Amino acid sequence: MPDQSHGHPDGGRAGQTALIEMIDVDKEFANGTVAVRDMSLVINKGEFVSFLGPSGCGKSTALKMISGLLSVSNGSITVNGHLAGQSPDASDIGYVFQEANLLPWATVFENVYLPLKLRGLSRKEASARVEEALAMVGLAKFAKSYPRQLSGGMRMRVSIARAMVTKPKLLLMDEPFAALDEMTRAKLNDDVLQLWESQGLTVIFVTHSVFDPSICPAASSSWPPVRAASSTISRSGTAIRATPPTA
Ligand SMILES: Nc1ncnc2c1ncn2[C@@H]1O[C@H](COP(=O)(O)OP(=O)(O)OP(=O)(O)O)[C@@H](O)[C@H]1O
Repeated sequence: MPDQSHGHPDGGRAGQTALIEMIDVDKEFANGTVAVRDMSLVINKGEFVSFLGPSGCGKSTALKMISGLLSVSNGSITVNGHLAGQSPDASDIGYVFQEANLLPWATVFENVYLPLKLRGLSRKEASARVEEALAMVGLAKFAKSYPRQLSGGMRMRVSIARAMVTKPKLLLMDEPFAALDEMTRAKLNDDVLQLWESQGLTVIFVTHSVFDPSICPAASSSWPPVRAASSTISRSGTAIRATPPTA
């Protein structure tokens, strides 16, 4: 993910609180591949930002650096005032990958409970939150099912519930619906928007979708959502943003 506006993090609008600040970030892998160069971007609390662009332009690498899964080679990323990956509360970030990555031998309930189990909560303590997360994605009745009994779209919903069960402030989604059919994808896109609107989340959504930034101002009904005209354009990747519905 390339060359954003040089030296000046794009998007920091007056009166809004920054959640993520990326300043002059580069990522060079050990084999010499430069995946991200000079990326500067501010994402405010409550925004929905999409990273768009062709395969290989560095979208996933940018997302992984924000989450702390990858280190930066140069520059800095802060999330909620902490260097990326160094937040005292790992629950702040939920991550949804392209594959649902569910444990096949565990029920839907157990899969969603897992992040809370890892944080030391008993089943009993966690059960209301697991049920709430499942209700959020419309799977309240499937707690006892196993992943193999669900459709691909339902499995993705489980993985969204698993990401939401820790009540994150930031939801990172890396081409989560790319493998699904068009109708399921459209429905899940709508559901993600609803989650964003109802939960006060900040979302970064990585997608292959080809999008012409010149239509940003008129694209309010498109996916990914664009409610504000502001966009950040780079050599081969683009970040577009939507402000919260209340803004
Ligand atoms: N661990 C790694 N080691 C070396 N090169 C890597 C590594 N991970 C990614 N790359 C390279 O960095 C570049 C950016 O990859 P990245 O996965 O971020 O792109 P992307 O835009 O997310 O692509 P896609 O849409 O196909 O997922 C690519 O050239 C990729 O081959």
